[in-house]
Amino acid sequence: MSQSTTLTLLDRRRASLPSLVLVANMASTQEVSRPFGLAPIVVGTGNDCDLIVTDPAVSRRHCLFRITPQGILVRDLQSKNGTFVSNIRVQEAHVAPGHVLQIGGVSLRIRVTGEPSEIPLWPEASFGGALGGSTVMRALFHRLHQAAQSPEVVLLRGESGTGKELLARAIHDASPRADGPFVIFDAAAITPALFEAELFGHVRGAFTGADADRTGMLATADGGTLFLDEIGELPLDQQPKLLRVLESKQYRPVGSNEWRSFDARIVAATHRDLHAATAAGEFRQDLYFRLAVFECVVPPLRERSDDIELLVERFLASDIPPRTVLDLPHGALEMLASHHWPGNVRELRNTVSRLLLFPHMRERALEFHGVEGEARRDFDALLGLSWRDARERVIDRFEASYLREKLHAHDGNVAKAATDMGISRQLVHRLMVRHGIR
Ligand SMILES: Nc1ncnc2c1ncn2[C@@H]1O[C@H](COP(=O)(O)OP(=O)(O)OP(=O)(O)O)[C@@H](O)[C@H]1O
Repeated sequence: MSQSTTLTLLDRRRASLPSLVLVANMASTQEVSRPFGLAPIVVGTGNDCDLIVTDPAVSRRHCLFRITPQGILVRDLQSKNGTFVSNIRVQEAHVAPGHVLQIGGVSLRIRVTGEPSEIPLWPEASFGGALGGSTVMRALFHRLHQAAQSPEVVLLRGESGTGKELLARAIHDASPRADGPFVIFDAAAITPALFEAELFGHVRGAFTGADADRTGMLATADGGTLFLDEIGELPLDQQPKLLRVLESKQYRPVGSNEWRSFDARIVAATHRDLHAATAAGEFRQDLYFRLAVFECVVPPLRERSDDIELLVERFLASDIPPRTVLDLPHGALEMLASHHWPGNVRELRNTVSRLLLFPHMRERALEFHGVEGEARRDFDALLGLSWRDARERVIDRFEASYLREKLHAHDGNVAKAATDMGISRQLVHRLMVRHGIR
């Protein structure tokens, strides 16, 4: 059996991935394991971990394993009691089958289970508007391109700012429906009362204020793609309605007796692990199975740091006038490469624009600061952008600054800040992740 433990590029279209499994032995002698793929394996006691262990000395998210071109990498995730390789505490190390790792009372081993498998890769470092030269992104692009050719639902899962909307558009553009409309329905932004009216439309007189027929988003997306963003936020009581429509391919506008067919391809996205949410009773399992025909995970930026330089170059080149890395302050690229990027590519893009505007504030470019003076000074730069990009940039900054002030005013108490802001705690948490506020 091959003992290879590296991710090897075979050619532009293929990589070879070793067949390995991570095995954890707990004090109770119970054994749990998880096969390696391209995505990292997070080990810890938290429900959101890929390999869940039970031990009082193990942190919620304790350490992470990943197959890289250099071998198997283990990284401690700032755990309380540390990660040990052959009794030496490590922050980051390469490990091999035969090594014994210790986290709390749990020992971890890597086992070779078979011959390496071949992974098909997208031959380019971009798919539609999304950039990514890393193996994990090119494997994702290949899958999405395949999915684009089929009429089935695609579910994109990834942290805020990882590019889910961009990828949904890329799927649409690569699909036979590219000439049709691409319509966005944001399940987190819609109130339960309006869910059906927005999605299915309504007829005149359906409810107070409905003084004319209104086309719903399903009909608007006819012949094209309907992107259901933040589908994990759809309230439980609305979920059966969506399921029924996806299964029957028919809907009824509010106030109408007439069933209508639709012809829109569905792409959905969420930052939540819906599989875990079904186990917790927060998401219907039948709807999850209907959505997860092609479930694709969009990796966070910190797991594909080899993409950072490519992204930075692109953001600089699309500035007005176009720039290059030479326009960045000295040492900026190294600083960007080593940052954790909780807000992912969105945070990287905003950081690059801050670095260009305030090159002397290199260290502070990774922090958010007061909106007023900055917005005024930024205005000329905004005028050089398209309406869409300028608006998104201003909204991003407003959200981050407003949220920071409110959290500060309530000593970091999320529940109190949420009440003050008039939004849900879940939305505050989502905004905090989006803007890298902890
Ligand atoms: N791979 C990428 N290549 C180029 N730009 C990217 C990429 N990923 C994200 N971006 C940029 O980052 C920003 C956020 O992307 P997008 O809105 O698609 O993320 P998202 O995952 O849908 O975020 P959210 O969950 O917060 O809505 C956009 O400006 C987008 O153009």
